[in-house]
Order: sequence, then structure tokens, then C-alpha cells
Amino acid sequence: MTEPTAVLLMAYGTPYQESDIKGYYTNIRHGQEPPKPLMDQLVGRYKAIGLPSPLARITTAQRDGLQAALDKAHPGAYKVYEGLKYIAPFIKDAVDQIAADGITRVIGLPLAPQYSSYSSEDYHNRARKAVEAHPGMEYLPVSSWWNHQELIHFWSDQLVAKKDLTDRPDTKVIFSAHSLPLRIIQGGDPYKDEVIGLSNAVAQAAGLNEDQYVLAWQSAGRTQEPWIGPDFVKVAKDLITESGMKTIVSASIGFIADNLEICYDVDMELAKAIESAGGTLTRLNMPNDSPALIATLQQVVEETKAE
Ligand SMILES: CC1=C(CCC(=O)O)c2cc3nc(cc4[nH]c(cc5[nH]c(cc1n2)c(C)c5CCC(=O)O)c(CCC(=O)O)c4C)C(CCC(=O)O)=C3C
Ligand SMILES: [Fe+2]
Repeated sequence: MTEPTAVLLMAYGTPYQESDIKGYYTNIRHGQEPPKPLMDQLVGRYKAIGLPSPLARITTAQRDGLQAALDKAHPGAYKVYEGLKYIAPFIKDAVDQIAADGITRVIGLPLAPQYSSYSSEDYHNRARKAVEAHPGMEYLPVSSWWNHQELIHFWSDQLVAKKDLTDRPDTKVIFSAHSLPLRIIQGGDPYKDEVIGLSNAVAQAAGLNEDQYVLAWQSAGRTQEPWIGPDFVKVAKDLITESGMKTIVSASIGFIADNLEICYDVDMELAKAIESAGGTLTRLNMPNDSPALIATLQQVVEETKAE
């Protein structure tokens, strides 16, 4: 039998317990400890959703689901690993484990559907650095995979199921993705265009007209520099108070899992803003470890060939 190929699933990571938050946040801040007010704010948000955030369990379930799907389609051909950016098991730990398992071919698959230098390229750089420590190991990076039909239909199926609601003149669908500092997308980063591409593809597959949906940005950091906007909280409030909308359907298409940005920024912050403006929020489910997401990841792996 030929040697299996490793599939390295890479994700942001999430603190498992309160005592992890400081180290995790310090890693996100490139080794700088967070000032107390920022730290307190983040602890407050994690406590509000309950630790660990569902993301920890979901990333592992995605790994297990992909392993089972690949085992069924190609017995013995792939071994799936989980490597995180800001908390253990780190990307480097996973690569070292792959080497210890005697595998020399690694597909690097970021669990972020759109490419950006902030997320995808940083995952690949961390993986490549770890791979270089193992002579003879080959690294095959996946850039982005937002345009897979299974993923597009995961979202559009939910909108089609809510057609009675979305067709009402006082309902608007808001697609959203994580904002980024404008400086990151300047100089040709495709992130924004890929998010626009996914939102339009989902809208088209769901049969939405251009006046039935908008794209906005969520979870921007509260820093001085400009971030991609408009922010989805402001967009939602304006739609209700100025454009006569009653229902907002929120689809966080830039993410694939329930996490802090979904459970807090959408389910608490956005929901509260909409309710206090007099409207109601309906939030679409995230792909998590659904068959559609696992099928998408399986296709991405099958399409990845040596260059
Ligand atoms: C583009 C993008 C994605 C999607 C792509 C991908 O998934 O890779 C993403 C995902 C995530 N971000 C996450 C958590 C955090 N991100 C932060 C901070 C930041 N994110 C940024 C961008 C992104 N973030 C940026 C530009 C910053 C500013 C700091 C900096 O310049 O580096 C902070 C610090 C505090 C704060 O600012 O809120 C936290 C705690 C979690 C885990 C949630 C959980 O635990 O459930 C997830 C999945
Ligand atoms: Fe983030």
C-alpha cells in the first residue's frame, strides 16, 4: 500500500478554559500581553457564551467527519490532523506528529473558506516553517474553497426553506463576514472579492433579487485604523429604523462554525440591537460538521494535487 497523505486542517483555535484566555490573546497580539480593559472585555464575552466556545468541539468534529468520509471513499489513503494558530494543538505540533507518523506529504487546508493574507497565508506560513524542519516533507497548500457548490447550497437551502419570510417586503437578508483592517486587503488581497463572490453565489442559488439582500461586515476590532465596512449592526439598525424592515435574516457566510463571533456578536450583540430597534432576528445555522461541509472538505482534498 502506498503511504497515506496527511490532511492538516488549520483553524484559529479557542480558549478551553478561562485561564487559557490571557495566553491565547497574547498570541493573537503577536506576543504582547493585552491591556486589562481589553482582557476584561474578552473574558466577559467568553463568559457570556460559556467556555469552551463551541468552536473547540466543532473543529475536532470536522476532523473526525472528514477522516470518516475519506476512509469510506479512499480506505487508508489519508490521515487527518488538527493544527491551531493561537492555542494547542498548534500547527507545528500537528506537523511534528505527521512526521512522527512517517508521513511525508501534507495537504494544508485552512478552515476559512475565503483566502486572505491575514488568515490563509498565515496558516500556510506557519505550516511551511514547521514542514521545513522535516527534510523530504512535501507541502501542498489549499488557497480558498468558498466557490464549492456544496457550501453554496448549504446556505441557499436554508434561505429557500425560509422563502415565505425572505419574500416579504419587510424582510432583508444580511450576509456577513469578519471585517479586516483595510490595510490588510490593500495591495491585492482577494478576501473582500471572495466574500462578495460567495454572497452573490448564495443569493443567486436561493433566487434572491438584489433588493432582498445586503453584504455587511462583522466583528471589527475597536482600533483606530479603518476596517472594512459597513458594520452589520449599523446596517441592521438602519434597515429597521429608516427603511421600514421588520425582520433581518443573518447569514454569517464568512465563517463555517459556531464561535465567539456567532454566539456573541450575532446572537447577543446583533440580536439586541435589532430588538431594541423594534425588529426581529433570524439567524441561519452554521455549516459546523454538517454533511455538506464534510463533503466540501472531501472535494477540496480530492482536488488537491502536487503542483
Ligand atoms: C479574518 C478573521 C477570521 C476568519 C478567518 C479564520 O478563521 O482564520 C477570524 C476568526 C476568528 N477570530 C477569533 C477570535 C479572536 N480574533 C481576534 C482578533 C482579530 N481577528 C481578526 C480577523 C479574523 N478572525 C483580526 C484582524 C483581529 C485583530 C487582531 C489582529 O490584528 O490579529 C481576537 C482578539 C480580541 C478581539 O479583537 O475581539 C479574538 C479573541 C476566533 C475564535 C472565536 C472563538 O473562540 O470561538 C475565530 C474563529
Ligand atoms: Fe479573529
